Amino acid sequence: MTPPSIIFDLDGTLIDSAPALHAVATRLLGAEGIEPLPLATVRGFIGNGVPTLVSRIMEAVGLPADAALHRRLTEAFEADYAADPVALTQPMPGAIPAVHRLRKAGCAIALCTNKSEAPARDILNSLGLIDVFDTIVGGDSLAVRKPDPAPLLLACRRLGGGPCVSVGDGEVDAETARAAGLPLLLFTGGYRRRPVGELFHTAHFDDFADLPGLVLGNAVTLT
Ligand SMILES: O=C(O)COP(=O)(O)O
Ligand SMILES: [Mg+2]
Repeated sequence: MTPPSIIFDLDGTLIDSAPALHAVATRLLGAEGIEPLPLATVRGFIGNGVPTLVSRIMEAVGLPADAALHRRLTEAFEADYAADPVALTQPMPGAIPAVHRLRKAGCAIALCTNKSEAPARDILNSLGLIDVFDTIVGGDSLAVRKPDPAPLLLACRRLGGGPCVSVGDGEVDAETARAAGLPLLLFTGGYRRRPVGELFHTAHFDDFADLPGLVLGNAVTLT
């Protein structure tokens, strides 16, 4: 039997990047003379990529939804974050050994994140995972991002189109997997805002030690 291919989300799934993104948000707001938002608030804004994160931050601090201002703040956010995406970022407990175990079992592995490809690559590199991933689809790799199914479907095709399963932590991953017709193994320790029962998922786990077993039983081949 072909070992299933696995497509991982990054933020809130393999890594806790909320402190890093919060630090960038704090610097961005500070440069505008605005008080920082709490970490938990910024954490709840993660998942749809930086442009949406910046929109949510602007709304939360009462800035007008002005397109030019949004563009300027998004560019400033991306530049600040790209300068050192590794700082203040930790792997989720048990995530790295689980990825290595799946690789040793013969699984092809992809990353499908709404984070831009360059910082995503830097982070995988810093975690010693860059050679374990066969392909990376980032938020800037296509004209659309998750929850559009296109990035997930592209990752699945790049892994050879055999039995595939996605692994993610939140609303965006749930919508994406459902739209793509792929299973989702939901990690419950990430940045999800709604209760597990309200999100589309095939199975859920709070301990990465359980992931390899779930992968084997739940992969699906797209037709
Ligand atoms: O950059 C984000 O907002 C989220 O990235 P993710 O798709 O890896 O969760
Ligand atoms: Mg995520």
